[in-house]
Parts: sequence; structure tokens; C-alpha cells
Amino acid sequence: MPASDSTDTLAQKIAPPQDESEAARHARILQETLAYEVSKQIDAEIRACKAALRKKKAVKVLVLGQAESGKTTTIKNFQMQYARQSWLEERHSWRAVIYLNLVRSVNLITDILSVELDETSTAADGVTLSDQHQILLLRLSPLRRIQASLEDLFATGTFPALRDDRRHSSPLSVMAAARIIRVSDDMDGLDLKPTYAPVLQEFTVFSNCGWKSVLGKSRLPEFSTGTRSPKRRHADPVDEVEDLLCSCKDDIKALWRDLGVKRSLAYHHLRVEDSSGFFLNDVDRIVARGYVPSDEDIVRARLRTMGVQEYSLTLDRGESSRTEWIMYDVAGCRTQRAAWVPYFTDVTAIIFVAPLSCFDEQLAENHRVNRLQDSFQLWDTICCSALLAHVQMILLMNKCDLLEKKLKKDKLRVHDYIPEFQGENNMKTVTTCTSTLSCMLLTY
Ligand SMILES: Nc1nc2c(ncn2[C@@H]2O[C@H](COP(=O)(O)OP(=O)(O)OP(=O)(O)O)[C@@H](O)[C@H]2O)c(=O)[nH]1
Ligand SMILES: [Mg+2]
Repeated sequence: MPASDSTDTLAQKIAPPQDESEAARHARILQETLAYEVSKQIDAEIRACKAALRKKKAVKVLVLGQAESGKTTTIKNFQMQYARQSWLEERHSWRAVIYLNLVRSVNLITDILSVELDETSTAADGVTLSDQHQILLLRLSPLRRIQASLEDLFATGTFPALRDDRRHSSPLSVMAAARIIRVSDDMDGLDLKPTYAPVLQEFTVFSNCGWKSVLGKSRLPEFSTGTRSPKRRHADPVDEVEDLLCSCKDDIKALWRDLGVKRSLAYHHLRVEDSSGFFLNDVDRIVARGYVPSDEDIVRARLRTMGVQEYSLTLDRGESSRTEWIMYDVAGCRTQRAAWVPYFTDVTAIIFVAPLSCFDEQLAENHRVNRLQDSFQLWDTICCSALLAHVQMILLMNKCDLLEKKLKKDKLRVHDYIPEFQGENNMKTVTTCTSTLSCMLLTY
């Protein structure tokens, strides 16, 4: 208890008697401790009541769509535009996700390279792999420990020591991260070259494992301005990752621009640059002391989530008269869709995210199902649900930039993948057809 001020009458009144015995002092302290605990409990209950009230009044939005459709990205964009304060507070903490994305890309490439080096000294397409590649692999091996430690951080909330050698997995055992399968075995009936193609296994966080609190833990207001104080080195364990990455920076760049590596990746049909969370072209900017993620980096950062993740946002911009919003981010793969239903009864609106660019892709969970067709079927099911009859529906057709690239640059034809599509193979026709069909399904 602070020393009482002789001029403070309240302090004088509650001060213990001067002749207080030892037993009376113990009893008083015990009573004060109990009273403090009760007070804390009442405070917690008041906070919980206020939160429940806020939740009751909040606008609730359920964001639906198939896996990798862009649901989490949509929520991030919404938060960036309308809940700017919390967005700025979280900015710094996304560094861990971006580093994990980068390190996983590097480890995937070194996995492929190890296989090539093991099998033959001549890589795909006649490019010779040399001792230099072996040395590069060795020099980049610390990135395996970084990956393991960051994944543990997101899975358990604790950060294991980076120098713990037991965590150093060999490239071959990490082949699980880039499981190599025979395309011809897996997709019989499809006219594909009998070669090997890597299937990336993404790192997944579960909504109930508290990964959001991991991001929350390293919220530091000073970072929201986009500058960082050099004094805080190693206050945050991710600073240690930053240091280790900086020491591997030149090797990472050498790996990515190496001709032999490029040819090996092409031979395995692996376009790392098209995968989610690709940052290898930004190494100079990202792997630098004092790096603070930009808005674009955060939007591009990828963390696959399982379960239903709740985002409570307080809007500080925009026209909405209701400032408390709860956005539910679901997992989109087929096995997870049943978990959406309990949320149908209490939502204000649904945003359905439909990526238009995926007309030439198959579902990861079933290679025989076209992704665009699956999206339409899912939208149809949502539109027909009696539970959602009074819910506002918003259809967000995204990935139009990728659609344009596929149509214009890659010269892919929608009709070749979806025979029912008979229109002209250009952006205008494809987007008009898909939106007309979606509207028909909604009003049907
Ligand atoms: N080019 C482009 N990429 C996008 C767009 N929208 C999302 N993405 C990317 O698509 C990938 C998947 O996006 P997410 O938001 O993680 O997808 P999700 O629907 O939450 O996926 P799950 O969590 O697996 O269900 C990420 O790498 C995003 O950056 C877009 O409009 N254009
Ligand atoms: Mg997601």
C-alpha cells in the first residue's frame, strides 16, 4: 500500500491504525486481497457484459467461398479501409507471417534442388548442378530452423530457440512440405506429361489455437507509424529471425536468380511466383533490419486457416452508423463447409467470394472438380438455403487481375476447361456471363 499523505483525508481514513498488531495486519491484508480479487472479478464481468452487448449490436458478416478464394484477403482489405486503427496496430506483427511465407518458398526450392542433386549432377533441361549448389544448400540450411520455430510460434504461441539443433530437419524429410507426386498417377484420364509435379502442402493455423493472439502479442504502437526504434533489438523473438535472415540474404537472392534452379523448377512445373504468399522478388526490401510490412505486404501475406475465425472490428472510417462489426472467416475446403451452418442463423450479411481466374484449376481436395464450377455450385447452394432467406447477399467476384493475365498473356481459353462456355474469350464476355449466371441463381 502506498505511503499515506498527511494532507489526504481519504488516505488518512483508510490507513491502518498505528498500533496495529501483527495478527491484525495479516487479517487486514488477507481481507484486502480478497476484496481486490472480488473487484477484479466484477470488472471482468462488466467487461464481458459490455462485449456481449457490443456483439449483440454488432453488424455480423459471414465471409464464404471455396478454399483460397480470397476470404481472408477480403477481410484484410475491409479492415485496412475501415478499421484503420487496429490495422495500424497489427502492422508490425505481420512480419512473422511474411517471414514464414518467404522461408517456406526458399525451403521448397532447396528441397527440389536436393532431390536433383541426389539423383544426378545434371539438372533438368541439361543445366549442370555444381558444388556451388551444394554449398548454397548448406548455407541456407538455417532457414529450416526458422521455419520450424515460426510454425511453432503460430501453432503454440511459444517461440523455440532458433539454435536448437534438434529442430534441424534434413531437406529430404521436409519433402513432405512439397510432396512430390506423379501427376500421371494422380490424374489419370487427364492429358498431362508423365513427369513429377510438386503439390505444396500449406502451413495451416487452427482458429482455436490462438494464432491471432500471437499476432496481438507483438503489437507495438511505435510501429504503427512505419518506423522502428533500433533500441528494441530482440525484445521481440521475430527480431532474431530477422537477424538470421539478414545473414542469409545474399544466398537467398543467389538461389532465386540461379539459372540451374530456374530450369529445375520449370521442369517440375513449379511456379513458385504464382503461389500464395510469394515474396522472393522482394528480398531486398523485406530482409532488412527494421523492416515494417507495407499495406500490400500484409494483404499478400498468406496464412491458411482452419475452423471459423472471428474478427471484431471497430470501424473508424466510412459511412456506417454502426461501428462494431464482427466478420467471420471460414475455412473454404469441402470438408470444412458443414461448420458454416451454425453461423447462418445470426448474421446480417454474407459476402460470397468467387475467384473468376480459377476456370483452369481443379479443387485441391478433388482433382476432378473444376474450381469455377464448384464456386457456382456453392453459390447456388447458399442462395437456395432457407436459413439464409432474410440475409443480405453480396457476391464478390475477385482475382480479375489473374483472369486478365490468363486470358491475355497466357492465352488460355475458358471453353477448353468449361465446355458450356460458348462466348468470346475476353474479359468483358467472361465477367458478364459469370455475373449474369450468378444473378440468375440468386433470383431463381
Ligand atoms: N492476384 C490476386 N490475388 C488474390 C486476390 N484475392 C486474393 N488473392 C490471393 O489469393 C490467395 C488466397 O487468399 P486467401 O484470402 O488466403 O484465401 P482464403 O479464401 O482465405 O483461403 P482459405 O483460408 O484456405 O480458405 C492469397 O495469396 C491472396 O493474396 C485477387 O483479387 N487477386
Ligand atoms: Mg483464409
